[in-house]
Amino acid sequence: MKNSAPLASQLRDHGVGPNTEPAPGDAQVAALRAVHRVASELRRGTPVLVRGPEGAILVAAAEMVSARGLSDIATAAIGPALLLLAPVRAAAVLQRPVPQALAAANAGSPPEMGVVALRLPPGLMDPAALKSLADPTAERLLPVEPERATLPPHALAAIGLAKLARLLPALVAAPATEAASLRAGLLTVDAADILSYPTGAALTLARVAEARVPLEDAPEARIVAFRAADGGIEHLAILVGQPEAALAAGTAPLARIHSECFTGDLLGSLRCDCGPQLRGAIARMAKDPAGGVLLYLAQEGRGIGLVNKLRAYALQDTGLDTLDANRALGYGADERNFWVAAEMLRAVGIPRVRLLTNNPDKLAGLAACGIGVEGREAHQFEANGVNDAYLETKARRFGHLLA
Ligand SMILES: Nc1nc2c(ncn2[C@@H]2O[C@H](COP(=O)(O)OP(=O)(O)OP(=O)(O)O)[C@@H](O)[C@H]2O)c(=O)[nH]1
Ligand SMILES: [Zn+2]
Repeated sequence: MKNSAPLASQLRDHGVGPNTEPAPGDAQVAALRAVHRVASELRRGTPVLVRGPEGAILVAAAEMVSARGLSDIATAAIGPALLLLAPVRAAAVLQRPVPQALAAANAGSPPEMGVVALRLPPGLMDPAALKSLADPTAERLLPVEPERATLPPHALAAIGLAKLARLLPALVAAPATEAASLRAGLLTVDAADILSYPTGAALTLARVAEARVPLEDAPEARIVAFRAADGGIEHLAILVGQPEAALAAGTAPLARIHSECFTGDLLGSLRCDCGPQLRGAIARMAKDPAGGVLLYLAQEGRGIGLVNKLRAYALQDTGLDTLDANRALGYGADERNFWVAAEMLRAVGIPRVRLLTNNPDKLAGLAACGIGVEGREAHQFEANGVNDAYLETKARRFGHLLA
């Protein structure tokens, strides 16, 4: 299906950096598409094989797998079935703390981004039991309790794949051979390609459509749509006024990185501040002589997806805050990456900006991707009586800067 080194090393070999991207090569595009394809398989409940130099594991999403998928795993397995979970979820399932030594995480990433393996006795090889193991909002249905087990190879990459698929990061897994997996008609993916996918996909973003769209708050506005070579959902840049001309004349325009929020942006949800931040940013750019660009990114729920955000809201209604609710689901506090935003800013010719944000990670993250962040403009709105605790958590636990 693909022919050579993992995407990450190919990108490195090409010297890919902020301003030196080559056109994506066939092997890179094939790697991205392979990851996108297997993510779709997981969403359908079908097992896929994750392979690498240390061996291969068949995995299926615990929240989606069917009896047929479980029987495919049992047939192709050459070792015991396991459940892969994020450490916070594993601790909740086991009802005791999980020592860090048993959780694997990438160097430098927070411990909740790791993975833990539990042995799955036959009584738990059942779709309903697996869903209840995966989902902290589901009813607990465990005929027997799972126990800790040694991590199989590529467990971290497999959990990364479940996250890319916007599923709960909980997988049934079993070591398997490529031959047995192929006989069962299952798709295969390289672990290294999963790990390099988020950055790799951003590096292939291309402009696919644009149009003038006068807005209530900004009569002079254009929307440019971007699509990556993986086949994933598009991201949008909303250009207000003439930011390119302002930059050419020496002033960095305003910019806002806005992650989509179906509930806040479209429905006017009071749980967050996204709606006022979205409309407020556009109105502010329309008044600024340098104009601005708002990036509307398909990174709903800080990158966990709408379905998981709704689960996180259900957990918040039981007393968790926005950060701990993400962790209880097995996700990190914030799963977004800044390459998408940086690539779009470069593509619209605005590599220097004044960023509208309260989030210090956005300032540092964008700068690390090669964008000249020449200033921060506070972007804070009054609490509305419902989102008070959410805003307080962002200030206290995410380190948000107050105006
Ligand atoms: N997971 C999760 N996502 C949420 C929650 N509330 C809002 N969001 C998402 O958070 C994203 C918006 O965050 P941003 O507006 O970028 O806010 P920020 O990172 O706090 O930074 P600034 O607004 O720039 O200061 C959207 O994708 C929302 O869907 C929540 O309780 N849980
Ligand atoms: Zn929101």
